[in-house]
Amino acid sequence: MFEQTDRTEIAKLGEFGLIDHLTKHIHIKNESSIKGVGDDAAVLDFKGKKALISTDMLLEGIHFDLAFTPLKHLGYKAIMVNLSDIYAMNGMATQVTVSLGFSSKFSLEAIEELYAGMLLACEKFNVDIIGGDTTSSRQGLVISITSIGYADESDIVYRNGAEEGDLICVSGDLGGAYVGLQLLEREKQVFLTNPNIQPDLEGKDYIVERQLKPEARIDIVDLLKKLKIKPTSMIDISDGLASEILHITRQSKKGCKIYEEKLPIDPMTAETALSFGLDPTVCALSGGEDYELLFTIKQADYDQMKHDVDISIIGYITEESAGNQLITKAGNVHDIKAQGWNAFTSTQS
Ligand SMILES: Nc1ncnc2c1ncn2[C@@H]1O[C@H](COP(=O)(O)OP(=O)(O)O)[C@@H](O)[C@H]1O
Ligand SMILES: Cc1ncc(C[n+]2csc(CCOP(=O)(O)OP(=O)(O)O)c2C)c(N)n1
Ligand SMILES: [Mg+2]
Repeated sequence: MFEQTDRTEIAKLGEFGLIDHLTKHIHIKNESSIKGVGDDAAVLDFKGKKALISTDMLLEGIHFDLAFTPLKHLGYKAIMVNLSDIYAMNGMATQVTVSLGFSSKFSLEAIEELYAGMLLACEKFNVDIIGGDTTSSRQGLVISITSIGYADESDIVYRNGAEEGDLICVSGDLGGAYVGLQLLEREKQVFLTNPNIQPDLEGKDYIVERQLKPEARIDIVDLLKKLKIKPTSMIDISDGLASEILHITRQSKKGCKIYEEKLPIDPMTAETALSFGLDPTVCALSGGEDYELLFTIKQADYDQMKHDVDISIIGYITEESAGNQLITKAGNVHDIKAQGWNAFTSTQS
């Protein structure tokens, strides 16, 4: 759906020429980045803080479809999904390494677009690209990013700290990225059937952006700090709320009660889900890729938190033997199952 104009073969530059070309505009922003691109390893100094490291891969056909994903957006998203994991530890992200594998179908201009999205995300979130790897692949684009950050030991929030009675909170709204994907996939099918029909995404900007250009919630980490609230547990929502809350309760050896009516769902998400014959609640629970933060707080912190319109309190933590329950709008009780997105069982690839 997106056309490419100029085309320079990467073979013209070679591997080192390409690396030079892509990295020459990197200016180190963080004091902790002692040595970035250019040597056998980067050198970092967190001066007494704890280092946080996380890594995630994105593979063409599994995590993204280039038929409807502009490369600049893809670069931006690849950085976001990785920074999100550092924020989910209640830390600050400061560095990333970026490793790329691509076939000769990608021109220099295409890789530049991808990198431009990554640089934009790094600029906005004050993160340094400090290294990576560049190689060729037989087919398909492979992106592997490692994110690095820091936190004071006493600020780090794990998945396993939820206590009975804690309130379960989620930032932003859920299900939009999944419904956005359904929309893009439908338009792709329409385009494949008749290339003269232009994609009809009018009025759907919000959910399309939720899929193509997610924003990691650094602002929530800042807010928690400002309110002097340390969550008892936290995780980012990549696979879907249901799957993530089960990670928290399993690791904390607790149960939970979540209320369907409390789930934050944007009206456009709900309306578009229904037009696809999908239940908005199921999209919110199992859609994935929202990159919101799911966390638990002590009840004593409720008064501080309740005024923030961007955080919803969706339930509370129970004892383990009570299980993981969803209370529907009709008052029925269901067990929460991990029906989140799973790369090995997904039929979407
Ligand atoms: N191949 C692997 N080798 C070692 N550890 C892994 C591997 N794959 C995943 N992990 C680890 O398993 C844990 C869960 O991974 P994952 O579900 O991908 O988390 P997230 O959703 O935060 O990316 C993380 O600690 C991750 O580092
Ligand atoms: C072509 C395509 N297929 C499927 C999806 C949906 N999808 C891709 S990644 C993902 C969830 C997160 O992926 P994972 O590799 O499990 O990340 P992690 O949990 O390790 O952060 C989802 C729902 C998509 N965006 N595009
Ligand atoms: Mg992962």
